[in-house]
Amino acid sequence: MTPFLSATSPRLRRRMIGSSASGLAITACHVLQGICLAGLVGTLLGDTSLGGAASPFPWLAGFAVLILIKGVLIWVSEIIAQSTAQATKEELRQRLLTHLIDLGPGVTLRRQTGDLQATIVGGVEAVESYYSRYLPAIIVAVIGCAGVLAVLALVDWPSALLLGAFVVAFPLLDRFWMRWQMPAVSGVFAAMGAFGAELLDALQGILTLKTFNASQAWRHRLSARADALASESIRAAAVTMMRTGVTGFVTLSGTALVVSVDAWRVAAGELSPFALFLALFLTREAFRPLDRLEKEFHTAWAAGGAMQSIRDLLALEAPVHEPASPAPCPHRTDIAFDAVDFSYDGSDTPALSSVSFTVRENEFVAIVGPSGAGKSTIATLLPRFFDPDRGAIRIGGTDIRTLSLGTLRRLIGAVSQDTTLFSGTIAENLRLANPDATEIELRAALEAAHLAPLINSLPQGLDTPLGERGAGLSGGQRQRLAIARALLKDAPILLLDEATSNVDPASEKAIQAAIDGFRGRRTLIVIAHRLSTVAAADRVLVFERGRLVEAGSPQSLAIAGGAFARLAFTEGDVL
Ligand SMILES: Nc1ncnc2c1ncn2[C@@H]1O[C@H](COP(=O)(O)OP(=O)(O)OP(=O)(O)O)[C@@H](O)[C@H]1O
Repeated sequence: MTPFLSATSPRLRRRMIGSSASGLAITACHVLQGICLAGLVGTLLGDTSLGGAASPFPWLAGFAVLILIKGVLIWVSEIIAQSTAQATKEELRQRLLTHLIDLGPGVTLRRQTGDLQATIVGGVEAVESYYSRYLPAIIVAVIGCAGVLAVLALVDWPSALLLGAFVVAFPLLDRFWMRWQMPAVSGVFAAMGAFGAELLDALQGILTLKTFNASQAWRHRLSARADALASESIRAAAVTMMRTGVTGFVTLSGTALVVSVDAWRVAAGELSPFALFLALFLTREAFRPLDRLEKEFHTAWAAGGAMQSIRDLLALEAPVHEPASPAPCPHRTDIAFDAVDFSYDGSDTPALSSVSFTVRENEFVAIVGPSGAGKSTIATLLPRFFDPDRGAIRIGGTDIRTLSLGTLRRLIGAVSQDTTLFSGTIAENLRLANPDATEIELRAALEAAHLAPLINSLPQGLDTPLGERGAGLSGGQRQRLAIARALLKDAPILLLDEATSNVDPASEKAIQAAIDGFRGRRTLIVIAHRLSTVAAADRVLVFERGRLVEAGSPQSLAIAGGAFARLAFTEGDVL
């Protein structure tokens, strides 16, 4: 696992250095405390190697002062760890969100939103302690252990050498053990993922499960997943406990050997009691950073999977790129699709094949066709969420690939199949399209979308708060609010994808009236599901299996008895 954030973030690097420095200062305190204790015991035993310092009080005073300093350092270290954690989360989320926004909706269309959310929320949480705890713990372990051994070597190098062998063996054995046992432990992550996914499905689909009386069966599935998770967790816990046994064995045997050898040397008159006690206390201090590293290891472990998904997301290439030198904004808004071919990534069937058509400026064109015919794909290509594989799309004669994305998207107001309204007031939702819009402009847009009477009847009017995804409004009202928002953008091209699908007749009438209101004033493309919408259009384009099979006025197509007539006949009022 390679860290990928520290190299790009000086702020985070500074915090990690601070965290490591405070960890090392704590280790230094421990070492000095060990020296004080050894000095204290040596003095009490009348050790002559201490230069005849008869009083134990300086050692005692030093020990007490060090306890105070260590307390402050532990507090500082915790504060730095917390602030590193916050900085990591902020930094990573900012990088991910900026990247995601640069990637554009093409990527969110291709990936599951749940996946993205898990990476940005849960993944970042898992990775945070890698930076705030694990990496500093590695630095403290390496430098701290070397420092402890160096201090011991100054007093007695054979003890340092013997202890050094165990200090090196500790992480090597730990690593070997974990590699060996990894397959037994990794199952817990898969089991946790499976349980989480199943639970999320059940919560999101609770209404469907109840409707189909399937909640009992789902409960059995969930409890089977929970059982699997429990047994994997017990297996993982057994491995982890045995791991603690392995490292504990190294620590204890190292301590026992160093102390026994040194005691024997003291008895033989080769070593002073002070050196013996110093070796005893420093042995504890040499293993302390390694113990901490072992405890933090599980955070790095949990971060492993999350880091991979974050790295994958950061490595994603945007499906469209800004032109190097953008063309000026076109003066006209006629649209031309010229021999456009397009397939979605990973799909063998083309979504659009050799599609050519034009829409005149301020013309009202309806696009119809059976499900999967490619209608929404047209609405996806026009604002350049993807580029065609072949062919070109032009607005006012300019290839849209030569326009900056900002210029292009300012030309288009869109209402999609899946209207997104956000938590916030009605006014806030409207102002997404135009943050500077005045209240008069908001009301005019609502009027044009035939929503003004409803909003005026609400006690809080424009300041009425909406729940998540526009909760509090009916489907039709949400669509009309989305139309009002698109109008507020005042874009010359208006793209309505299935605006009247799944709405009540009253809403449909209101939407219809709204569409009629901007006929001849905007270039209007409506992906239509209703005959009533189609009948009002200047022209209808009929698609089947990604190809344009018919085009003409609704009346002429109805008489021609071709694809449009068949569609109208089979679908009745609803196309
Ligand atoms: N994000 C996607 N990834 C892969 N294939 C897709 C994607 N979106 C659409 N398709 C495929 O492209 C083809 C055209 O889909 P499109 O959504 O444009 O049809 P549509 O006419 O709008 O259908 P509907 O009326 O059901 O919305 C279909 O075969 C569909 O399965």
